[in-house]
Amino acid sequence: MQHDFTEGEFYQANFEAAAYLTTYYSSETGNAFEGSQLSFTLSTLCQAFASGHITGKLLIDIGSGPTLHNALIASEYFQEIIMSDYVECNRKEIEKWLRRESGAHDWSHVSKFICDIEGKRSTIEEREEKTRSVIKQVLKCDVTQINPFHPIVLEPADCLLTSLCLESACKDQEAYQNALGNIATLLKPGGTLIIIGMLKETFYTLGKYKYSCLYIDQNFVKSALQKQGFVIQKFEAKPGPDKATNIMSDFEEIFVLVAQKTG
Ligand SMILES: C[S@@+](CC[C@H](N)C(=O)[O-])C[C@H]1O[C@@H](n2cnc3c(N)ncnc32)[C@H](O)[C@@H]1O
Repeated sequence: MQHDFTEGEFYQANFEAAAYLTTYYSSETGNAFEGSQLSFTLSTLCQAFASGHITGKLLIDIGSGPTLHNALIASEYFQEIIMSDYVECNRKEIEKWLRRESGAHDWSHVSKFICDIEGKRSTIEEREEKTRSVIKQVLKCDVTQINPFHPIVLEPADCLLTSLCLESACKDQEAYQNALGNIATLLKPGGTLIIIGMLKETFYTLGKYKYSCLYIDQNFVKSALQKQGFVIQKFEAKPGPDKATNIMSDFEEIFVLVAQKTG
């Protein structure tokens, strides 16, 4: 059953940044009811970056929520990162961590997981410090807008990364296709788009609310990207847990996709 669409205004009024982090990012494996989906995405992303092809000046993380796990990986490969989200409390939560304020989420277990995968090139402290120095801005974005950063016009990015955002922000397949087109305008020709997403999911839970997710399958995602002029270079998926035991969400698979913008 598709849940009623969770509008941006509902996110702005009700989303609890700290609770989201405690619920889904307290361990490097993610929420226990969802299987080890977080360690899958972290290790798949580490491998993708380690290939050496995804590097450059600017990476934009679209719909970061209050999270830093993807920036903790990407900071090794980009000179500048822009974090972004629709919701103010999410942006503030990121800024809290950047300023080392008390009560900021502890990402050290994720940093350790990443450093271990990379063969301990850097210590946890070095990696977190590097990430803090590479993140230059935390901006409001809305993927439903033609320029998601309106009225700011950003320089074209070498890489866009978006994790679990499009299926939350888009109410139907047409909106997903349009949002892909909107974010694609932020990317240089030849640049890399990385999407982490859920397949066949209709909701996830946070506190007393269920947030809607757009039900999409692999064929839809691939064809939406092709229509937008992307060439898919990597698509890795991992099955979710048995739905009967997952009280937090109902995804069937989680995927990490890497694509290149042509033209
Ligand atoms: C499931 S969370 C994902 C957060 C984070 N990227 C992660 O991987 O855990 C969905 C995020 O999408 C954001 N969002 C919802 N509507 C949006 C919109 N129209 N534009 C940009 N972000 C939006 C929410 O504020 C929320 O942070």
